[in-house]
Amino acid sequence: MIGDRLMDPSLLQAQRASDRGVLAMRLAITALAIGALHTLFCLLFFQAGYLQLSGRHLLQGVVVFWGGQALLLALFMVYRRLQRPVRWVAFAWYLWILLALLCSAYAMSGFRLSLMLPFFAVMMLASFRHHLGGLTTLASVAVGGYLLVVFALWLRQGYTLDLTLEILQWLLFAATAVSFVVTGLGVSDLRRSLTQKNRDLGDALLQVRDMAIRDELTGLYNRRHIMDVLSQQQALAEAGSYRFALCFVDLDHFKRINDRYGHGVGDAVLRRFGQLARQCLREADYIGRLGGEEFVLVVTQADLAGAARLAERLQQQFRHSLFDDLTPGFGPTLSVGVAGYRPDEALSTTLARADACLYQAKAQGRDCIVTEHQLASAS
Ligand SMILES: Nc1nc2c(ncn2[C@@H]2O[C@H](COP(=O)(O)OP(=O)(O)OP(=O)(O)O)[C@@H](O)[C@H]2O)c(=O)[nH]1
Repeated sequence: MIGDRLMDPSLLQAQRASDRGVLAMRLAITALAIGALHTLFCLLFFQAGYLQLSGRHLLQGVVVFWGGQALLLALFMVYRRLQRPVRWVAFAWYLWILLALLCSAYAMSGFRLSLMLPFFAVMMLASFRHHLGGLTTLASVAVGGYLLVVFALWLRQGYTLDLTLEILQWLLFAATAVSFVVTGLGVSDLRRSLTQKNRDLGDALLQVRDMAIRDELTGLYNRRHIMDVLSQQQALAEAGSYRFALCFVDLDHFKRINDRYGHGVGDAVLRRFGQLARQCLREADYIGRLGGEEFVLVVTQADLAGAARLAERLQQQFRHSLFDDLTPGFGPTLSVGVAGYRPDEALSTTLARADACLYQAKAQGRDCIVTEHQLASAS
């Protein structure tokens, strides 16, 4: 069945939420990995004697950095659990990593730019969630922060600092950061348009699904879908103490309306019936158009009496509803046949019983309800 193959709206929403969840988790794992890589290289540089700080200070730095990482991860998870946007937690996380990079660059004795390289991984990561504002802010903080590092080093080391080399490194860093902003914007645009296209595709899929299961004129379920519904109801009934009943509903002398007022008015009457029926039904019930002026109600968790009461209500409302285009007294009435599903029987048997009841209602003069009990006691 086409309806089965197309995605259910709730499934589609769940899929979208799960995609967002996967992306968020990937972001957290990458942020942790960048932090771990940076810590590892700090330790290696320290071991090789390129970090100008004591082992105690290094240890303190590592503890503070990972304390912050743990805090941000916890915050991130809480936001995810509360289903709140993690955008700003992620941004704070990028800034935290950036601060660690700048501190370690300050402590490096030589080619300090090497410890700033993970910043570009951060920029790539940020381009998945942030656009122009976020990316330029990150790049500005990095470039400005690096300049401050050079300035602080110059204050500390004075003429012993090779200022030309430091400024050249800073310029290289700034130029690369700008190029990453531009590239990041491209990635961000691409992601946005892909997300939008996916959303449109999902919406189109929902529309197609709706078209596949609904009757175009009345908006009620079509025969194919209502048969699927019946199969599900049958499965429920076979699984336990669950009952459901069917009402076959047919508009009386509908041909006369068509003949007298034209098909347009006939269509309007069918649509009106659809609206009324939907208002009468409980949330859990179903109604479908079998074809022409024939409809079926699937009354869930109900016995014959319950289904007959529902049919009566619908009949009353339809009888008293006003049809602007019809002469008073010429409004159609409803004939209804009611049958309940019996365990272990084929659906076609239940349908045939409901049909026989409807036939009897027509034979009795129309505008009435016949249940299978009445039919059995009459014969
Ligand atoms: N306007 C309109 N008419 C339709 C549609 N589908 C079927 N019909 C008409 O519905 C009428 C059904 O006529 P019949 O089967 O004789 O039924 P009836 O006139 O209601 O008579 P009883 O059912 O015996 O009370 C036919 O004239 C069909 O052309 C539709 O989508 N729109």
